[in-house]
Amino acid sequence: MMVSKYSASGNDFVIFHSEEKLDRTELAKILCHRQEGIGADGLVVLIPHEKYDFQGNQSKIDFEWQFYNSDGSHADMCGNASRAAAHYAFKHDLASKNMSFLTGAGVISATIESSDDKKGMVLSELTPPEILDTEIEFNGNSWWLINTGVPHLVRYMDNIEEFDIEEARELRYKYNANVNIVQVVDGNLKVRTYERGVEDETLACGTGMAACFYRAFKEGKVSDSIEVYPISGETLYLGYNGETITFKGKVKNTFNTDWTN
Ligand SMILES: N[C@@H](CCC[C@H](N)C(=O)O)C(=O)O
Repeated sequence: MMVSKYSASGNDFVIFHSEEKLDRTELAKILCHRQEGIGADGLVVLIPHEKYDFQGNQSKIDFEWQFYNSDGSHADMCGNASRAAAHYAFKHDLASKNMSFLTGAGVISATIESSDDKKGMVLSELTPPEILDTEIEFNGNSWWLINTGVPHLVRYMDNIEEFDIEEARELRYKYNANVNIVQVVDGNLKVRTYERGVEDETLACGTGMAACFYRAFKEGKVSDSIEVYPISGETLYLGYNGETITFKGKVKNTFNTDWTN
């Protein structure tokens, strides 16, 4: 089976496509294992939408995806993987440069601005964000819970170097959510995320950056079009049009390999 390895702003994924919709929980754990597998934060499998084929005949939906975290858990959405999956789909002739596909959170649209393998540029339009709670107090700090496809806790910090991973882990289980801290810097944002399903901090999390942006925008700390810096050191470009968040950044197809179980 041919599989592709991708990095989308530091969040990394194994991606392949298949005609079959199967439970790939165990495969996700094997492929994503850092020592015994390929190693990744998540697995994405592109499959034909149940009613339509990969060419998108008669449909606005080009395909459907299955997304698994590295521990094999399913997640409804992954912002960075949506950009990597779009690059993969375009490269494998599964969709054109403007595409839409079905995720657990709903239909996502993506646009390939550059399909270069090492410095591709892809924009995704996420499902509309939803604020679930603005009154969570924990250890004297104010957290918001926001769904940007998956749930994210967000709080501000003056210095994101001081991210307390143990506290993040506690909150992750208490609220069954990903946990983000955000620092406002000259109208832009620095973000760090503890990811559910990876059970550690990752180098970048798209829906996490979107949740941080949404809170900061709602509280008047940033404009509707900003840059966001995850700890991978990359730059993401986020925008809010009053309904949905768009999210653009680099995508790298790091390598492709034949994998046998
Ligand atoms: N890294 C992703 C989010 C992946 C899902 C998350 N770990 C969850 O289980 O909620 C992103 O880029 O959005």
